[in-house]
Amino acid sequence: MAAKLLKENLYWIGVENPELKVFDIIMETKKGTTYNSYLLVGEDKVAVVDNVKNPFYPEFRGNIVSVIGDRKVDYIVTLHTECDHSGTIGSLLDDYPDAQVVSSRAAMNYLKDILNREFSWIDARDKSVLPLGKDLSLEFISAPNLHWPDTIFAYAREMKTMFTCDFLGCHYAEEEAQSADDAGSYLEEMKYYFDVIMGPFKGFVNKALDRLEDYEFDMVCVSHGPVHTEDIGFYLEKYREWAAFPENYQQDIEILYVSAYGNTADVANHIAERLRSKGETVHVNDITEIGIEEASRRLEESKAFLVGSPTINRDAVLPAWELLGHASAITNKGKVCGAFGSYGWTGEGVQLLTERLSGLKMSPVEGFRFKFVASLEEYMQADEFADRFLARVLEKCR
Ligand SMILES: Cc1cc2nc3c(=O)[nH]c(=O)nc-3n(C[C@H](O)[C@H](O)[C@H](O)COP(=O)(O)O)c2cc1C
Repeated sequence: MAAKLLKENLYWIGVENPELKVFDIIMETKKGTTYNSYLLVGEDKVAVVDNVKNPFYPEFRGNIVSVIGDRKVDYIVTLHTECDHSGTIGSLLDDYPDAQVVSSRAAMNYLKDILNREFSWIDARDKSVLPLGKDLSLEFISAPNLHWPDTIFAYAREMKTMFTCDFLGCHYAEEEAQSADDAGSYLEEMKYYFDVIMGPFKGFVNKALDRLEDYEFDMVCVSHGPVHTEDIGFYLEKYREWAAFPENYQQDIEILYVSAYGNTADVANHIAERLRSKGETVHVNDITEIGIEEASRRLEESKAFLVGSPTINRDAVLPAWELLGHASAITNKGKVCGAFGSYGWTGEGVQLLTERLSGLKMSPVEGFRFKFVASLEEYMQADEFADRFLARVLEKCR
């Protein structure tokens, strides 16, 4: 798609990828995607804000040349270094060797390992301003962890335009994707994008929304999907809503288990009763009954959790693994947890789950396994396990 004028001296110069079905291995992209990039043409300097994915360089370069002809690119503004927005920086530097990269310090360090070459760099510190000529400048806003550690926003004050990279973006390459105006037309994609990409960083999302309140803008240039030109307040409000923490956030204990013959289930309920008798609010659920999405949400929002699985064929069973596969190592870092389950002869499941919890940098207590149907003695051991787990929870929450 050809370059498109968004405002005087501001052009969309990205590329579309409507055929894309899966993004970053983890995301379904039913509506394809766009890799947005923007060209700011100042009287003195020309800045490219965000890059595109590597294979699209010829089209991207064509868009740049179609706007500035023989003029040079002076600044390559990198709002975060994820490769779909940094993949063409090397080629851009080949074609514009005097261009300077403008980014956060973290991004500069990542770029060293992405580009594996020398480049000239300008530190886009929080609130620093990069002049581009008369009536045109970029101010930088620190917005870390949205969703990479190096993320920043840029603000073109004179044109009341905010550049937010992936924040407020979505995978959507329908016609006229770079300026769909009506509120809600791509809301479903935005919500999905938020859940997968921004969801683990809700605290940072709220901080960024607070920061944006200090700026006046009538256009938001995102790095995927439509540029927001109308109903910006509506989308910001949606982000507030999606990033809100539920009322009982990290207050309850969740026990999530699977059980073929009810043995692990019985002990799950027994442990729950033990914890409740000590004043805790505990929810017990069979992962296969509530589904992986609901189980993952419960784990995510828990103060602490236990995962139960029998050993089947020398391993824990798939739903338990799937649950831990969905668990965010970022938001659940240090969370108190543990594994338990029934077994018949080899009993590897509990240990394997505990190792996985450790690997995710959570804080698992020593696991508890019992043979087939729990005996009276094993129920007493289950009590000890529950007490050990609770002691760790209380210690953490002190
Ligand atoms: C198909 C199958 C494979 C099993 N494989 C193992 C195994 O490799 N090692 C083991 O210790 N127990 C194994 N067991 C025994 C179960 O762990 C045991 O029956 C347990 O009590 C089931 O717990 P549940 O009622 O919570 O499903 C197996 C059971 C089944 C049905």
